[in-house]
Amino acid sequence: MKLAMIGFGQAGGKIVDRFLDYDDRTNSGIVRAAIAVNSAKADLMGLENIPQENRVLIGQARVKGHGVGADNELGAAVAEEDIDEVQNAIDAIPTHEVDAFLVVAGLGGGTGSGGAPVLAKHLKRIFTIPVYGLGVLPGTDEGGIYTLNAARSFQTFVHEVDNLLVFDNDSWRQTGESVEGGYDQINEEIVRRFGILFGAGEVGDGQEVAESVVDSSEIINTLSGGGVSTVGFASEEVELNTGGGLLSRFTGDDGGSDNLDAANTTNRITSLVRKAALGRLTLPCEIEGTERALLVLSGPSEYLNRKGIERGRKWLEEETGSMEVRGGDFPRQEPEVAAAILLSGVTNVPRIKRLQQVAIEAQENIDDIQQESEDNLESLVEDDEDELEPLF
Ligand SMILES: Nc1nc2c(ncn2[C@@H]2O[C@H](COP(=O)(O)OP(=O)(O)OP(=O)(O)O)[C@@H](O)[C@H]2O)c(=O)[nH]1
Repeated sequence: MKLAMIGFGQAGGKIVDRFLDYDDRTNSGIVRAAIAVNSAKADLMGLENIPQENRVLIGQARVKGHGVGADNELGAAVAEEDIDEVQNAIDAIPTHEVDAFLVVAGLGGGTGSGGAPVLAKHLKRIFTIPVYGLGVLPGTDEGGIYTLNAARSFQTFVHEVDNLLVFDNDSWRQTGESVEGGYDQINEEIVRRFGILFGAGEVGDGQEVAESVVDSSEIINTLSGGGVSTVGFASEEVELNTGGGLLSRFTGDDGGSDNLDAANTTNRITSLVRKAALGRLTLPCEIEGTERALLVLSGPSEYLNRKGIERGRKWLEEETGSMEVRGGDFPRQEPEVAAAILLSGVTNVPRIKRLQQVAIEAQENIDDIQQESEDNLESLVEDDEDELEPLF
């Protein structure tokens, strides 16, 4: 699947920059165009792979290239005001060669959390191809303003995009990795998981064609219907068949089920699928109740077989209760077999419920504060009237 990626804010820009690097390393061919948008000049300068002409500085008139300082209303305002600057960069990319847009942003800061939903809305108005979001939730230890920004931005972003893929920094911190120190690792995890999914249907020069291809329409169908998505992943190292012929015996041309090696291959795939679905998801949730899913098995073709994928797909249907589980293989000459699972339209997500609660409480607080200040104002006026009375 070919994507036009737009990174909004610091986290968004860094992740898209990393996707370009991944694309280059793995010859995946998924990033057809990459743009970074930010209100902080230094963040744009720190990028390594996104071409200079695709780095768009917004809000100069207001914040002079210094960022919006986690003020997401200001982030949204500067995005609205300078949307033409972003559009100019988009005009220069061959959008007719692109299957979808992916707008990437950290939802805890100001620029990305405020600007990404504004851009998504703009893109949907102009283009007919899908517009997806990749939203990064902040660590819960980052402080109230980040949580509040994320709560607000999430609500708007999910509404503006065709599907919101979510990565929760917090779920990685909880296992002992610090968020601040670990962005490099976290970003690598993000591009690997989403890279395998989006790369599944792209066949580069000299690459093998899959036995059961996952083309871009299957990814689009899995994401259609909107809502929130999460991605599971598991991998296992294997030896590459470089000597020729040895591993081809593993599955055999007949692919017969009584062949022990074929059975091993099938078992390896089904256990990887379970690990991927029940292990750490990009956004932790209950997988039961997922509306649609897509399973991609990648690795050297001699380690992939249709039977294993079919079993994994069936198991996912049972676990999720979804009747729309798609699956396919993605042959790659890498020394690992990996299962990537896209769970789309997940509903039972404790982290999102907590975020929504925060947004509601903040709203109530705002109402209380407003009510309090109105009461104060009235009593002041009354006091004033009391004081004024004797004068008249
Ligand atoms: N996964 C990941 N998250 C990041 C990274 N950098 C920042 N974040 C997260 O993104 C949030 C902050 O968003 P940024 O992108 O830094 O902020 P911004 O959109 O540039 O907005 P301002 O700095 O307020 O102008 C934080 O809550 C972090 O959790 C990164 O490289 N990777």
